[in-house]
Amino acid sequence: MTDISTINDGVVAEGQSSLAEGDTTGREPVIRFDAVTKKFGDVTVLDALDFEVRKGEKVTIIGPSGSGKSTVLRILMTLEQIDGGVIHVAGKPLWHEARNGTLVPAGEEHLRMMRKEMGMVFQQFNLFPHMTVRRNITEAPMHVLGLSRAEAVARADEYLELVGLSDQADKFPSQLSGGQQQRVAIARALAMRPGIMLFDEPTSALDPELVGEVLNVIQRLAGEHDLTMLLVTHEMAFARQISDRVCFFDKGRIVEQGPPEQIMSAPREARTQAFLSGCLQPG
Ligand SMILES: Nc1ncnc2c1ncn2[C@@H]1O[C@H](COP(=O)(O)OP(=O)(O)OP(=O)(O)O)[C@@H](O)[C@H]1O
Repeated sequence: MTDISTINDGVVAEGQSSLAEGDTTGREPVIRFDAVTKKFGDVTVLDALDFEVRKGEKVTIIGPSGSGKSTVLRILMTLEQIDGGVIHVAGKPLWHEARNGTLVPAGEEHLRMMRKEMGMVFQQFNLFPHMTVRRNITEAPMHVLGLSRAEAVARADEYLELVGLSDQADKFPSQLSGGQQQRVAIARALAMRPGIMLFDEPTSALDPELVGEVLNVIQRLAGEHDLTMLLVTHEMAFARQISDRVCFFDKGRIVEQGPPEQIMSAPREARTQAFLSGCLQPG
């Protein structure tokens, strides 16, 4: 098995080094939302959201459908713009650039640089259907990071081993099960060696018998001290197991957050209690 301590080597680790200046704890915020607002038409999806994730922290966002959970991740991946507030990732503004001492909207080059800080795993695996598994993983390291083919292949094989799919490298996505495809998607994101991994309901498109193999891989990653993880999931038992902190979202705000045992077993807020008791009901 590959040692996952290599995940934070390379490009992103360098990008984060400036952040670590003066910090001896290794727990500085690596994601910070300050009063972030996001609207779709007249609907306010994120409402002046303040939110922080510290380096190496494993944070799970739970909450009712439509509460804005996926929007947080999509904004981080620069797939959705924000309407107000500021976000910092690895010490740098995400949607803005500093120019002459003021923050102005970021240009495409800045956004491209910032995207390298993060890897995202989607509900639908989003693999390139016409490429083999290995090629799915080598594309971005070659074209975005400038690795040679040989380097990218070596890296792809390393992460395929990590997700237990070394024997599937030459297959096409359609020849794999959903669980295997999602594990390839995880390997593909890791191959960019991001410091932050975002998971958007990574098991909700899977048949129940395939959920475990994907959760096992994510759980193994959660053991990696330096990797920051932000997950949206409906898998409450899993969230409880792997998270340092659980955030309960409702209507675009954090209603309550804390260690998983406190949020899951002794929630203080009525809305959290109602949500969690609904999750435990059959069906
Ligand atoms: N591109 C979009 N255009 C318009 N409305 C959108 C768009 N994306 C999300 N929304 C709306 O924003 C709200 C929040 O969506 P989001 O996907 O973040 O919720 P969620 O908490 O992740 O929900 P779920 O658990 O159902 O995935 C929802 O009301 C959704 O319909």
